Amino acid sequence: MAAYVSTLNFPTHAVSPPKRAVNGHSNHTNHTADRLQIVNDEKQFTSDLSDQISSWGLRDVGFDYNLVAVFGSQSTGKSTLLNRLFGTNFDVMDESKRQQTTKGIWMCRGHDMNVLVMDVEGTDGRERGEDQDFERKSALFSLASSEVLIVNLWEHQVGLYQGANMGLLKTVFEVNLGLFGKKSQESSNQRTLLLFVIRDHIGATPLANLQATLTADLHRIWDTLSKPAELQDRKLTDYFDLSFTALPHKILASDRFESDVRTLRGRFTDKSRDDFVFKPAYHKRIPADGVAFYMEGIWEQVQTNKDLDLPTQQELLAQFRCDEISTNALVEFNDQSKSQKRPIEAGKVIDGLGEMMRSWRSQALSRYDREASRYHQGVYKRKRADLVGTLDSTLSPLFLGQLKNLHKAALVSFKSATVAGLKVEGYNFADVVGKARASAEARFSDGAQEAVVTEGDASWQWEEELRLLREEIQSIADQLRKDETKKMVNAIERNFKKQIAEPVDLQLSRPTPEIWDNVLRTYTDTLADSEYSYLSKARSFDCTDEENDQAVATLRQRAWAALRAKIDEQTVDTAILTKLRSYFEERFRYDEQGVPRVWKPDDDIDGAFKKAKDVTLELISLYAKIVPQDPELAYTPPEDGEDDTPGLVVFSETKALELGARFRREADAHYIEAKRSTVVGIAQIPYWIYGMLVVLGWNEAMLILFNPLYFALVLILAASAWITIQLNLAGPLMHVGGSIALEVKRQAENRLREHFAEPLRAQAHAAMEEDDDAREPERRIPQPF
Ligand SMILES: Nc1nc2c(ncn2[C@@H]2O[C@H](COP(=O)(O)OP(=O)(O)OP(=O)(O)O)[C@@H](O)[C@H]2O)c(=O)[nH]1
Repeated sequence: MAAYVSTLNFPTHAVSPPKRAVNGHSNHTNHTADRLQIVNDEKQFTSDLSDQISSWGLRDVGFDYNLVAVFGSQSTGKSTLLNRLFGTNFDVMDESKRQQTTKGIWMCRGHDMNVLVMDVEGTDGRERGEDQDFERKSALFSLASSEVLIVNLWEHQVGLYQGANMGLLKTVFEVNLGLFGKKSQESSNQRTLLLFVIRDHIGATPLANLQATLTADLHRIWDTLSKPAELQDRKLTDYFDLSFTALPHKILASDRFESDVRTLRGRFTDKSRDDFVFKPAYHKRIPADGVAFYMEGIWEQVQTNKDLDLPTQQELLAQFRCDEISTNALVEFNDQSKSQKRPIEAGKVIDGLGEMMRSWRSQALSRYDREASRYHQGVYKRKRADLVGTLDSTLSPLFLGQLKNLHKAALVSFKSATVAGLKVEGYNFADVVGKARASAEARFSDGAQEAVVTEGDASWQWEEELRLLREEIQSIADQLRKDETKKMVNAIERNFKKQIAEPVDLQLSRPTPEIWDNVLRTYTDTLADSEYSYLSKARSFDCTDEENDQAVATLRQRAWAALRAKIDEQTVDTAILTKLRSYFEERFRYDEQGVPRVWKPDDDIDGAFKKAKDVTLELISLYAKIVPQDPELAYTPPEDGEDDTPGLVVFSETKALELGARFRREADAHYIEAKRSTVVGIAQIPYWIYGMLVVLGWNEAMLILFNPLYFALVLILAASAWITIQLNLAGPLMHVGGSIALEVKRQAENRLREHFAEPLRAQAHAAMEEDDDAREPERRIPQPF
C-alpha cells in the first residue's frame, strides 16, 4: 500500500517510506504541499506551476536558480537518487512490489537550495505497451528545459543499445538538433550537461571503461543522426558536456552508497568545486518568474510535435512577460500623471512639474527594468522602447499644457508689469517695456526648461512656443507704443493750441500788411518746437522712422487744423466786421494822436471818410487769404487723403463782397453821424458874443488889474493854484471841496425843506383843526341810548 510522504526525510539513511502510486487525475494535476505534478498522465501541463514557484519563494530570484531533470528507465532508483541529492520527497517505489511509481513529470524545490528538480516518468514504456509517445516527449521536454540532465542507468545497461535507452536518446537528439542548431546559428553558447550516473556499480569494470563505452555509444548515435544540411559538421560536444559518475549498490553497499551520494550532492551544492555541475553556460537565462510560462510553452511545442524552437519560445515568453511587467509598471505611473492633468487643463502652471515627470518616468522604467531586463534582451529592449514611448506620450500633453499655461502667465505678467510701469511718473517707455519683456521671457524659458523630461529630444522642444510668445509680446508692445504715441501727439497738440492762441488772436486783431507773416512765423516756430518735443520723447519709445514720420505728419495736420480753427474763429462775420469797424473808426473818428475828432464845418470829412473806408476795405482782401509778404514764409498746408484740410483761403470772393457791402453800410452810418455832429457844433454860441463880452467886461478887468489889493489877491490865488498843482494836491483838494460842497448842498436842502415844510405843516395843522371843529358838534351830540 502506498503511503503519502508529507515531510521531508532528508538527509537520511533510513529506507525510503512506502511508495504511493500517484495517478494523475484526468483533468487536474496532482499537488501536494511541496511537490507538484507538472505534467499529468493525460499529458496536460499544470496551471499551478507559477503559484507553486511563488510559494517555494523562487518567484523573485531572477536567474539565481537551477533546473535539473532525470532521465532513465523505470525503477532504476531515480526518485531515490533525487531525494538523496536534493532533499526532495518524490515518491519512491515500494521495494516489494517493483511497480512503476512515477507517472508524468513531477517537480520539487531542492531543500535549502534554489534548484527546481524534475522527476520524470521512467522510460521503456513497459506498462504503456508500445506507446513511446509520452517517454519521447517527456525526454525532449527534460532535455530542452533543464540545465543538467541526470541520465540514470544500471551498470549492466551500459553497452546495451536498448537497455540504456540509446534509441530514445537518438530520437531526442535528432529532434533537438534543430533547436540546438538554430541556437548555434545565433551563436548562443548555451549547452546542456548530460550527467551519467551508473547505479549498482560493482567495481569490476572501472568507471573509466564504462565512461569510454558510453561516450563511444553517444558519438556513434550522434554520427548516425539525420542532421540538417547546415549542421552536418556539428559535433556532440558542440552542444553537450558529458560527465560520468558511479554509485555502489544501495542495499549491498549501503554505507558506501550513502557516502558517495553525499559526495555527488556536493557537486550540486558547492560552487567552489571544479566539477560543480550548475555552470552558468548551462543556464537557460529564463528569470524564475517566467519559468512556468516558459516550460508550459515548451511542453505545448512538444505536444503539438512542432519543432522545439527555444529562441522563439524565449522570445514569446519575453514578449508576454515584458508586456505584463510593462503594464504593471504603468499602473502607478498613470495614477501619478493623472494627478496633474486637471490642474494643467485648468490653466495652472505647476511648479516643479519637470522634476515630478522625470521622477515618475524613471520610477516606471526602473520598475520595468528590474524584472524585464532578465528576459530576452532584444525583446526587453524593444518593449522598453515601447514603454518609453507610452510614458512620453502620456507626459507630453502635460508638458505642452504647461508650456501653454506658462505662455499665458508670461503674457499676463508682461501686461501687468507694463501697465504698472507706465503709471510711474516720468517713466521711460522703452525701459518699462524692455524690463517687462525680459522678465516675462525669462519666466517662460525657466519654466519650460524645467518641464523638459528628456533633453535634446524633439518632443520636448519649447523654442517655437517661445518664438510665438515673443511675437505676441511684440504686438502688445507695439499696440502700447501706438497708444502712447497717440497720447503724446494729443498732448503736444493741446500744448500747441495753447501756445498759438494768444499771439494769433493778437496778430489778427491788429491788421497790418505783415499780418500773415507774423501769424505764419508764430505757427512755424511753435510747430518746430512741437516736432522737436515729439521726436525727443519718441526716442524713448523705440519708434521706427516710419512711425515717427507718420506721427509728425499727423502732428502737422492737426497743428494746421488748429491754426485754421483759430483763424476761422477770428474771421467769422461778426468778428471780422468788428475788426473792420474798429480799424475804420481808428482812422476816421480819431486823429493821428488817437484823439477823437470833432468835426468842424471846414474839415474834409468826405476825404477822410473815403481814405479810411478804402484802407479798411483793403483789409478784406488781406484777411481773405493767408499770403505772407515775405515769400520765404509762404506755407503749403499739409495734405490729408481723407478729410479736406483747410487751405490758405480764409473766405471766398463772394464772402469778401458781402462783408464789403455790410461794412460800407456801417461806414456810411458813421459818415452821416460825422456830418450831423458838424451841424450841431455850428448851432452853438456865436463868436461875436465873445467879442461883446470883452468889450463889456473891459472896465472890470482893468479895475482888477490896476487895483493893488485885487491884483495882490489875484496873485495869491494864482500862486496857491500853482503850488496846489505842483504838489499834486488838486485832486484831494477838489475831492475835499466836492465833499464840502455836497455837505453844504445837503444841509441847505434840509434847511430849505424844513423851511418850506413849516408853513405847510402849519397849514395842515390848521386844516386838521378846522376839520376837527367841523366834526365836534357830531361828537357833542349825545349818543342815543
Ligand atoms: N539495487 C538498487 N536498488 C535501488 C537503488 N536505489 C533505489 N533502489 C530501489 O529501487 C526501487 C525503485 O526505486 P525508485 O527510486 O522508486 O525508482 P524510480 O526509478 O524512481 O522508479 P519509477 O519512478 O517508478 O520509474 C526502490 O525499491 C528502491 O529502494 C540502487 O541504487 N540499487
